[in-house]
Amino acid sequence: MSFAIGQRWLSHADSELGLGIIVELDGRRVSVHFPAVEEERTYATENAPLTRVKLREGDVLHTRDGRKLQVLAIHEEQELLIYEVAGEGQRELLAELDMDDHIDLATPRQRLLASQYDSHAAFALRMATAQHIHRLQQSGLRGLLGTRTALLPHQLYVANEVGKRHAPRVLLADEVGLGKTIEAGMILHRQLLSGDSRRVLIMVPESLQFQWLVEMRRRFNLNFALFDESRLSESDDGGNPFEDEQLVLCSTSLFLDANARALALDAEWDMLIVDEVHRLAWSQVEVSEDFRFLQDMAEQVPGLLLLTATPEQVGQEAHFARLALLDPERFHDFTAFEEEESQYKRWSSLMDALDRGEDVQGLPSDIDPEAPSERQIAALLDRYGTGRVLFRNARASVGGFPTREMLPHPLPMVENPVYQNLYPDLHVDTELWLQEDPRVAWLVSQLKSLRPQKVLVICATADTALALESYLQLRAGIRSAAFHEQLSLVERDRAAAYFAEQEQGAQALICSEIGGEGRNFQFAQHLILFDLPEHPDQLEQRIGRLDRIGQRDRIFIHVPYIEGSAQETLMRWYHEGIDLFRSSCSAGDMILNQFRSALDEQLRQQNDRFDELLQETARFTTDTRKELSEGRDKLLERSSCNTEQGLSLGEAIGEIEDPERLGSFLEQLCDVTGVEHEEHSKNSSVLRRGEQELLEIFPEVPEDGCTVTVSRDQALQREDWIFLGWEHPWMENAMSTVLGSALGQASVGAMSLKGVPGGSRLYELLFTVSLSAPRALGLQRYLPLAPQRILLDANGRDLSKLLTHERLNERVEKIPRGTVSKVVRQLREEIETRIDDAEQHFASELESRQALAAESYSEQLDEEIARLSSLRKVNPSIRHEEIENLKLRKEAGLAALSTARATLQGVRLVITR
Ligand SMILES: Nc1ncnc2c1ncn2[C@@H]1O[C@H](COP(=O)(O)OP(=O)(O)OP(=O)(O)O)[C@@H](O)[C@H]1O
Repeated sequence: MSFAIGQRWLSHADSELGLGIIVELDGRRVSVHFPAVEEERTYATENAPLTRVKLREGDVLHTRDGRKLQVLAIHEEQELLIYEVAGEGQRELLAELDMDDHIDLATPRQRLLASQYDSHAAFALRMATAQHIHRLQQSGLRGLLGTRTALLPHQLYVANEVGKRHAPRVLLADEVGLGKTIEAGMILHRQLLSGDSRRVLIMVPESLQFQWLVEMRRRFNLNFALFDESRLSESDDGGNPFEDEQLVLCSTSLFLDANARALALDAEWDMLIVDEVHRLAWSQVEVSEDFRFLQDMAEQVPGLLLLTATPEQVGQEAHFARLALLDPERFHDFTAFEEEESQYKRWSSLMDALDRGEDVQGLPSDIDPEAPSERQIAALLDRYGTGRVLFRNARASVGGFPTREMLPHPLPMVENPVYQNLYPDLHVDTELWLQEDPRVAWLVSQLKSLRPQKVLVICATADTALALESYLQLRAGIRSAAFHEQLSLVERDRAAAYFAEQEQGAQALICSEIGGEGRNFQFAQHLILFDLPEHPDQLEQRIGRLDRIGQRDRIFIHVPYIEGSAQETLMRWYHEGIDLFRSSCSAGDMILNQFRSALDEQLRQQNDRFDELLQETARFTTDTRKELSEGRDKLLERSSCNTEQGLSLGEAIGEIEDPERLGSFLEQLCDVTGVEHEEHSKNSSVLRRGEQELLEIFPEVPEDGCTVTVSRDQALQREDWIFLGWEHPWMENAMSTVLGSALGQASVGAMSLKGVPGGSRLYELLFTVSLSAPRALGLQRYLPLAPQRILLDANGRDLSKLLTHERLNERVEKIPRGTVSKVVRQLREEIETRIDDAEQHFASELESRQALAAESYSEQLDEEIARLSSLRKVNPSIRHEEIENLKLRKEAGLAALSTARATLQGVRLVITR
């Protein structure tokens, strides 16, 4: 050891002392001052437990004044080191004396050379963590793991297709109750975990705010901040309150206020999600304020998910307007769009032929005839079919829904002609109406006879719901609750919760139309349609409250009506004309448009043309359904779900989640870091904070512990347990804490190895890849950060295949601390050389991986560029700059890919006995 005054050394016997400075030398003794603890120690120069601290190029130097600077070059002057570092905008020279006294040895190399090593278990944990992170990343299922949801193929397909897109823009239009909220949650989860999105705004009707908040939290561990007017008026620093939170949920009605709109537009978002988007009114004559706001947001926010079960509820043009928000390049001309629809059947049969591997005629000229058939089909769907932005799964193709039974309840006519109306209660004094309308008395007796079964009652207006509920409650002694727009949000949620309560809850929930959208009431089997809505899609929405995922039993739809009234007319038109009570229909708007005036005439006064209307409607419905099922719906089915793929995604998720593997990793994590754990039952355990934790991996574990499960099935049954899946924030945090810490970065041990002389050295090294690129480029998916392990002997021979990491783990033993520092000191040069070798080896391997990544990245962008160029031929609004932008993006991505670096994560030195 050669000492000089002013050099920085570290005591490997006592690293708590921090970084020392040699202050005195007298030949046989060396004195070191440790400023961090204000102590001075004197050692014999021969065997001082000291390690010289020498940073290397690329290391980070911590200065006394708290800066972290990268070392660019190292110079030596009179045995003292001078570091050339990257200062602010310029190079700076720093003497080693300027280094921070509280040393944090940041690299495995530094730690090994300073004999700052950890147990083999810690090294193995580090290795396992890096490998799991990579396994999860590489699975292509990021974001779909660890959510508290059943693995339903149609949802997985959509979530996977959309979630992997960069800044996805889609309309999720599955029929009612198929789980659009869950699909949106999965897509969002995936985007958040991949880093593609960070700032997200969800806009939902006021009545659905709480439901969304809860679903996001309990199924995806996403904590959204609920914003209302009062939250908007308080900002920490007078800035934009939307900027205070990353995940914001609010009611669409918040944006009736111009200031709220301005603030939302002013904030930066990565993704916007809008539920029940058909409610934002659009018409050719008048675009509502809130739709205009949506247009402004859509132009600004890269990711956009619009949700509606009834996309055509307010007409084809409004549907088109929403598609245009998502993909203005593709949907720019409504007339052309209508014309396209007439060609759907043709394209559908062309795709079928491609599927069958036939040689097809009539492929459009912009579709590459040489491309593989699945690429041709995707391009056809996108450019000529329903587009790549629309996803609509149908109940019929998803399957598994219970049957619906329609029970009409005719009631005698009342003398007063008002009762001929669809909604007589709007025309009579409430008190009188409650007494006169036979449906009220019928409702009371029906509820009594259905007791104790839960019954959802839906009527058109809040006033009707209010009157009925108080009547049932006060005069008929029926436990009920009301749910309508005149109640506050809290009151509404309280009512829904009261209804959901099994034992003590309300038997009936009386809702206005707002209870007919989005809400989950599948625990009930009886639906009473106290009156009927005027649009078939609204009826579909109402029935969808019960007939949705999670409904296990047959559902009964009761329809009371006054004989001879408009109520009967409408009921028969829905029932006999469209068969809507028993099966869902995606052509509701089209059918209504076709017969609107004839139906209105019959609703005013039924006449002898009614039977004809019923027959015509039935015929039209059958024809339209057939037409759609061969054209549009078939295309939609093709683009919205591939059940086979959905099923195999589910299987792949099951395999990767593997509760057994997760359970043993959790045990390893807890054992090494010192978190207490105790088995609760198969796949579940109780976690408690340890008294002496080496690392704080689970800071959120409460004082008195918590029960966690590693199984998705168990998590679905036990909502009170934490589903500690691979992607749970605790698990993600634990894994990144392990890799971000020094734990397990260096380890030293001994083992006997047959045929290998004692005193031989083995170096086991682990590398990961780091890439610093703007996240908007979405490059991570092209260059997964695969960890690489290599095992070298003292001469640099690669023994990785001969001796696996697992075998080494089993056989390696501890060496006494004193011996380690002696050995490390002697081997200093060899250690450095082997690490250098391995670094070079991985740098060149990384190069080939970068080349592969660049290839697939280019391919993807070239396809985008080709798509846009082809669309530009038919859509003049696509600007040349948009194509140029994509080209620039491609260049930027390729440049960023080339900056990837291999990082040494851990090194283990093993000496043979
Ligand atoms: N994968 C799943 N696992 C468990 N529960 C699910 C799953 N998908 C949906 N559900 C449940 O099914 C119900 C319907 O889901 P969701 O509310 O997302 O449907 P939706 O398509 O948005 O319905 P609507 O058209 O009525 O708005 C909800 O109670 C939801 O929690």
